[in-house]
Parts: sequence; C-alpha cells; structure tokens
Amino acid sequence: MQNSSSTSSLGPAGLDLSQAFFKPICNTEPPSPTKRHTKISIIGTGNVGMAITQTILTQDLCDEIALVDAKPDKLRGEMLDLQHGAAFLPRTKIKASVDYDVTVGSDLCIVTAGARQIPGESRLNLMQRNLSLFKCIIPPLAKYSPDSVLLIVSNPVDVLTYVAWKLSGFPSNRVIGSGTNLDSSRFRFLIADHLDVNAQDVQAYIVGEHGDSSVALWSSISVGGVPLLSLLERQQIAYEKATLEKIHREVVESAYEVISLKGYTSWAIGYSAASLARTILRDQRRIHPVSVLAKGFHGIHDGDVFLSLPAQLGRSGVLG
Ligand SMILES: NC(=O)C1=CN([C@@H]2O[C@H](COP(=O)(O)OP(=O)(O)OC[C@H]3O[C@@H](n4cnc5c(N)ncnc54)[C@H](O)[C@@H]3O)[C@@H](O)[C@H]2O)C=CC1
Ligand SMILES: CC(=O)C(=O)O
Repeated sequence: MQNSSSTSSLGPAGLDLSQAFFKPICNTEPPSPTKRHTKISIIGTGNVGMAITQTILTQDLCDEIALVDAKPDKLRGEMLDLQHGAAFLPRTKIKASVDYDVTVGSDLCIVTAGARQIPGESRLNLMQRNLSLFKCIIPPLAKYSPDSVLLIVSNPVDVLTYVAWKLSGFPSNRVIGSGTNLDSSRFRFLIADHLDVNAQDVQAYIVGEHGDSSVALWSSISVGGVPLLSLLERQQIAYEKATLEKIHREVVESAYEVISLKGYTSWAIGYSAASLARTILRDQRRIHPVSVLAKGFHGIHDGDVFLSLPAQLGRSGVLG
C-alpha cells in the first residue's frame, strides 16, 4: 500500500521511484543550517602554493579557495586545470584573480608568494626581495579579510611572519608562520626510517628558526609513547646519540638537498601547511611547532621575534 509521503515519488509511468537506486538510503541527516562557509585564500601559485592548494582540495578542508598571483596567465591556467578536476573532488569552489577583492571574507590566508632559493642559497638571503612584496600583499589581505588567520610560508618565514604581523595590524594570535612544522616532519620521518617504525608513532619537535639554526628538542622524542633518550641512556647506547645528531644535520640540509636535486621543495610543505589549515579551520586544538610571537625574547637581538615553539592552534589561531 502506498503511503502519502511516497505518493510524490510516483513517476509519469506510475513507477514507484521511492524504491529507485538514486533514493538516498543512508546518512540522510540534513546539512546543519549553522554550518559556516569556509574560505581559504592562497597568495602565490608557484610550486608551493599549488602543492598546498592541491592537498587542501583533496582533503576537503573548505568550501571555497581563492588564488592570487602576479602572473595572470599562469594564475588562470592553474585555476582552470584544478576546476577541470571538479568531478573527482568533494565540492570546493575555486576562484582566481590578480586583484585581492577575490579574497574577501577569507577565514585563512596562506602566503606563499615570493622569491625562492637557488641551489646553495640561504633562506635569509631572500629577505629584501620578499619584504618588498609583502608590503603589497599583506595590507590588502588584512583589508578584505580583517578577521582571518594569516599563515605565512614564504621565506625567510620567521622574519616575514613578523613583517606580516606588523603590516596587518592583526593581534599576534592570528599571525602564524609555518615555521618548523616541516622541519619536525622531516625529523620524525628520518627517526622513523632509522628505527623502521611508522613516522606517525614518532613524536619529536624541531624548534627555533625554520632554517640553519633550528634546534632539536632531544628530550621530546618518544616512539610509541616511550621516551627515546632515557631508553638509550638506560641501555648505554651512546652511538645512537651521534646518530640523532647526524639526523638533525640531515634535517637542516634537507631543503638544500631537495633544491639541488629538483630546483625547489613543494610536496612536504604542501602536506605541512594543509595540516595547519585543518587544525585551524576545524578548531582541532592540536599542538604544532609553528612560528609564533615570542615576546621580549632575549638573544642576539632582544625584543619581539617570531620563532617556532610548540603552540596549540584552533579557529582563532594560536590559543591562549
Ligand atoms: N616555509 C617553508 O617551509 C617553505 C617555504 N618556501 C618558500 O615559499 C616561497 C615560494 O616558493 P615556490 O612556490 O617554490 O616559488 P615559485 O617561484 O614557484 O612561486 C612564487 C610565486 O609567487 C608569485 N608572486 C611573486 N610576486 C608576487 C606578488 N607580489 N603577488 C602575488 N604573487 C606573487 C610568482 O608569480 C610565483 O607564481 C619561497 O619564498 C620559498 O622559499 C618553500 C618551501 C618550504
Ligand atoms: C625551502 C624551505 O624552506 C624548505 O623546504 O624547508
């Protein structure tokens, strides 16, 4: 017997379409009316910007992505190439423009624009070139998305995160550098590879500068919850400490090696930045080693600097 609610499912030929294959039969919960539209803007559609965009798209982290670059043809080409994959992707709308109004209302702005190192060149050498670009990039981002979180990736990332903080006028909790999230991932991979375990079971942090003077927190290393150093000390495996130091040197040299081999680094920073986007937009409150304001730092230069420390992140950036 037909009940009243399924009467409207009868097709023109009297077929009961309520039984047809396209009727949703599971997971029928309607979308929550309070679910926010989430938008990420990515500035710079070079190797790094596109690796981040691609990872964000495949991980379904937002409803809309706005791309900005100074080269209109390259920008439109990248946008079209991604849009043509829409049938295989969850749902994200992709827009692109050389004008910053396309970024309006972003929740997260990721800045990857700028010069990159040539083989053997230090990140710090990029400072002057990228500082002048930031003066054109950060003010319009802050204007169009005054409530967003800024995630800086361009190098030298710690100094440019400080610059972005000053140029944006944002509170420091909403200005973050990708910092040593990438170095820590390299560290975890190399330790895992050495011990032949899964990198996800290795907890380890690199802090300080994303670059040549980074610091390995030896005491933070644990594998499957077992603190590695105390285990080595108990077993008096001194040579392992030398191995760990060698691993840290490899971390520092990683970018130089990849750049000398393929010209740039892209995939690992793509995963690294997407992991930060996920934590921030989904308010996951996870702890990442990222470049944050270290107020009143006492070092070679006393004062406010940005450097990487383990920080808890969520919807409002660095959680207090
Ligand atoms: N923090 C980290 O862990 C990492 C940082 N990087 C840094 O990311 C930056 C980008 O590297 P790649 O993508 O390999 O370089 P790339 O040369 O492939 O791309 C840079 C893009 O920036 C665009 N651009 C230049 N000026 C611009 C402006 N005023 N406005 C908008 N777009 C502009 C260029 O047109 C180009 O498409 C470099 O500074 C690099 O050192 C790279 C890897 C890891
Ligand atoms: C280029 C760079 O900063 C990196 O791959 O670590």
